[in-house]
Amino acid sequence: MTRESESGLPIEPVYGPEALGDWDPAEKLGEPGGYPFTRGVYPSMYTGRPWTMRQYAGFGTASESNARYKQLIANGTMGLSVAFDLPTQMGHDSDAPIAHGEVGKVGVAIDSIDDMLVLFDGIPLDKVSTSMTINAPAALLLLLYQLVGEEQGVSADRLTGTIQNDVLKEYIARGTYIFPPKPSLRLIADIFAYCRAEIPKWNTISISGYHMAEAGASPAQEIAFTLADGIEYVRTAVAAGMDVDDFAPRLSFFFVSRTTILEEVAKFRAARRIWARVMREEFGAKNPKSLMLRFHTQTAGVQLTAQQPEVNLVRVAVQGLAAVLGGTQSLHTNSFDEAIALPTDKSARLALRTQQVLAYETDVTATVDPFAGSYVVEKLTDEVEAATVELMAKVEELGGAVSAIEHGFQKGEIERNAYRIALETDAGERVVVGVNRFKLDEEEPYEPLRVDPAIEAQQAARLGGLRAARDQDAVDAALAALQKAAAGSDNVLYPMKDALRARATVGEVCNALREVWGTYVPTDAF
Ligand SMILES: C[C@H](C(=O)O)C(=O)SCCNC(=O)CCNC(=O)[C@H](O)C(C)(C)COP(=O)(O)OP(=O)(O)OC[C@H]1O[C@@H](n2cnc3c(N)ncnc32)[C@H](O)[C@@H]1OP(=O)(O)O
Repeated sequence: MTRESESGLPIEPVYGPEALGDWDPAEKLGEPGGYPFTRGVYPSMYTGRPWTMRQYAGFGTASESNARYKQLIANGTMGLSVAFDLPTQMGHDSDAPIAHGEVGKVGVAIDSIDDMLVLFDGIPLDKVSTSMTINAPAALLLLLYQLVGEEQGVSADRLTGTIQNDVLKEYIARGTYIFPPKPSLRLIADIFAYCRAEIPKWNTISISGYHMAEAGASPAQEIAFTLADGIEYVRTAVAAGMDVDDFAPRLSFFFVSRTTILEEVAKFRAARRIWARVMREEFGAKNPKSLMLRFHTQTAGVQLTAQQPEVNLVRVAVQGLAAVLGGTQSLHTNSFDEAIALPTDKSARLALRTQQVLAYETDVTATVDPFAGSYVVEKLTDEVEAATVELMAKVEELGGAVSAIEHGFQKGEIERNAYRIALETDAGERVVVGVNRFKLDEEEPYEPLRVDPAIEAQQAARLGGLRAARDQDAVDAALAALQKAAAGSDNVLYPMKDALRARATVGEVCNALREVWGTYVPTDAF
């Protein structure tokens, strides 16, 4: 009767005290808010402050997205989370030939400071924290945000938010990389140093396992490869001359939450424990904040179904519950129609309401780490930890995260697991309600939200106007200064900010860097 968990660990029908053997709560748990942070990063957790309800959103033009953000804020969202379209994520302007057909589709199109000003129009940046899912061009969007703050009279030291800025997982699972690993890591170290000096409350990176999970990673793979990426970033910054306690408190993480509640709770607890140990033992971090794994969670998009889409409301509630029981700092609950298209206003509101029910109608927020001491969850926490540590050791044997990526290791492991899941689903061994069991003879029609294709022409016209009106000599000089810094060792963010202020576009800044750093071509083993 033993079942296998998503990481391939046994789940027994019954657990008792013997399952934990000589398990020592002082060593394994500590106090909430104390080493090894198994029970959460803050002493009072949600009894002191609920997690941040942060719904990922953005589509079409800056003004459409601005309207959606205002709606989310009116509905009670506590932080913003910006989705950019693919051309922005790849550092191309909306009028670049390669952008054709993608403008405004999976997120908002941002070409320049002009768009960014519209995106945050009427949203006071000193009152809201903003996450931006942007990776290779993360520095640009951060600087544009800072420039908007300057326009609003909000000084940089009051800005709060996060850039995803995690390029290593782009090579592994997500795909929006531009530059090769070496200059990418250097750019990330420049961002750490810049934020330390200029925007001290900014979370400089969101080291992400979510996309690996979407690509098929098991929970143990998800946290092992994510923490290994984290280690690579810490090593890079230390090698660039930074003290670990100068940047580690502003590292943050991003994980998935699946419907398998018990293992997910164990996963979050194990991840906190491993990170605290690595930071203390390998990097000698002294500041307790450097040891704290703070993370955002998104409910598992990959588990949503296009069939009987309303069933996704139930899945999302279960997944959100797992994230909360696991001690997340920030949460996005997916909308039920996301397997079909972008969420409508109504489905986006329902997704947020799901979090509000969890926070204000259940009792799971009344006490910290409610699963502590549960035989099964403590046992699974130990086992997920052991499986993760073993996988991290394999990454180390290959020379660390970058070298393992170049060997195709993480991608290969994830793809093998994805294949296993697909086979199990096809064979009906893995039940997916509405897909391989409990199907309807005929699905009810559903009218999804569609992005207007005219947006591309509108953005191109805006860009034409911008290029005609700006001081081109100032732009050229600023881009030349940026290229000089990129070719040398000065922090590139200072000249980059000058270029963006002079209204250089996202595509122009990225092209200037492409000329110096080149672009990454994957060595695909599969
Ligand atoms: C799939 C899709 C895709 O495109 O592929 C994506 O990638 S979407 C990806 C979307 N990604 C995201 O949205 C990432 C979101 N990430 C974040 O917001 C951050 O990185 C985060 C995980 C650290 C969460 O930051 P946050 O500001 O929301 O929450 P924090 O935990 O930092 O809390 C805010 C402040 O309240 C304080 N605080 C919180 N709780 C407590 C408590 N119980 N007691 C005392 N203080 C507390 C914190 O110390 C902090 O203050 P102080 O700062 O002063 O200490």
